[in-house]
Amino acid sequence: MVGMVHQISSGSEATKFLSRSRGLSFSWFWFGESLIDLYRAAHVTPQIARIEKARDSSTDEKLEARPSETKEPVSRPMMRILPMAAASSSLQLAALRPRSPFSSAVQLACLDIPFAPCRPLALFHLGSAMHHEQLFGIKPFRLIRKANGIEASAAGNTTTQASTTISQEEALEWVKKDKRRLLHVVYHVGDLDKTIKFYTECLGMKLLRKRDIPEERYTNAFLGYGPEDSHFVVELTYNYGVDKYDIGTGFGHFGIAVEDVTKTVDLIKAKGGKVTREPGPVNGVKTVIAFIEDPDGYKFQLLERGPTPEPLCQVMLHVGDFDRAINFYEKAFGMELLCKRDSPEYKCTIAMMGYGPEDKNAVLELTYNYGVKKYNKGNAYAQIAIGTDDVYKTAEAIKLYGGKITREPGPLPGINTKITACLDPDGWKTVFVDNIDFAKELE
Ligand SMILES: C[C@@H](O)C(=O)SC[C@H](NC(=O)CC[C@H](N)C(=O)O)C(=O)NCC(=O)O
Repeated sequence: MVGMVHQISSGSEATKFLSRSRGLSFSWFWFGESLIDLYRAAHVTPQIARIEKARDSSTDEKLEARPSETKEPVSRPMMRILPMAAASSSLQLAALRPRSPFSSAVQLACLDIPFAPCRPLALFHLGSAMHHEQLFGIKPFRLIRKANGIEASAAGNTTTQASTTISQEEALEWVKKDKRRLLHVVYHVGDLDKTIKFYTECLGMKLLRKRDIPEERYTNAFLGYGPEDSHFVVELTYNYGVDKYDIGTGFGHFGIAVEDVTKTVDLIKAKGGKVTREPGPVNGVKTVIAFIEDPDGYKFQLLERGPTPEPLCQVMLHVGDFDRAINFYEKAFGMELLCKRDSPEYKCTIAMMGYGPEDKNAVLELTYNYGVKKYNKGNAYAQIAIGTDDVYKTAEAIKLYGGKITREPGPLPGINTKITACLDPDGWKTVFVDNIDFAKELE
């Protein structure tokens, strides 16, 4: 069976065969599923229960940093009870899930051929104590560089072998079509209540939600100017007992659009806030700005603008190679270069990158200071989270364009939200979060 899947999934013959089989395959699929139901009643559910039990008792099962978490991972056993219906849908998903995010041939091998539904059963027979998604052969692909593209092969899964080649162009095409949005920016604070007070009273943000994870000794607070399902927000992380962080020199500032910078600055002063640059126009452009600092020393640039749906409008990070950074965010992340400005008076070049116009969407501002190639990142600022429709394809595209995956795509233990994390060429971290899973988290 495994051999057949491999044969079918590698080559153009496979595509021809699979297209011929398409008409019949759907009914075979459902027929196969009823076989699965019978099989599951006898074997699969107990097997899943055994696997879950083994995982629960495993001491080295660590919770990886969530999109929202950057602190050291702490053990959190996975607890998931699969009722019959859930087990059934897992099996359907296993059959429907593409083997390689970009490979239609491999996808069809799982989706359309008559014997596809039986494949998970064959894997169960092997009796390996793997996560059920791995059992179904959806372990992410590891990439091997080739001259004209990337050969992707099943990594670490001894039960399946499949390979395909994807090109940078194919990846780019998908990335550009993916449904992406900046979700939140994550950073550490030393006193959550103090920061919440400052953001709500001085910056006009709302406290959207708070969650305490005592077993991992941290609390998160989400604040912003609108609900998380449609707005870019800040996610503050307070680690129990840590009241100081090093902001470093790499992080620049957060941008907040306000209708009257002077009024906002006056309010901040009245509340005892720190103003580091008085309101006034920026050299070369007419925009009135000011700089303030929050209780931890994070800089906020206040930008005078008309009413906007997204007042939390920028995250500025310094980069050491301007063109390399722009190219990465365009290709690997599918961002648009919204504007590029050289400011000899400030000895810097700035690029605004994002998923839509600056007046309606939060953007990433990349700043290159002439001659400065390296920055200290400190340990305060953490990452931006971006929504995607497919973390697996996202990770492949990032690898193709030179990003470093720091967390392979897949569901997080315990909550099942699928994420992948990566570093850009300057070492800035981004986490991509599955759009549907994220929406479920917010329910
Ligand atoms: C509106 C947009 O163009 C700006 O915000 S420019 C503001 C300007 N930025 C820089 O100088 C960036 C380089 C700087 N060396 C850094 O690393 O942050 C700025 O901050 N101007 C200061 C001022 O007082 O206007």
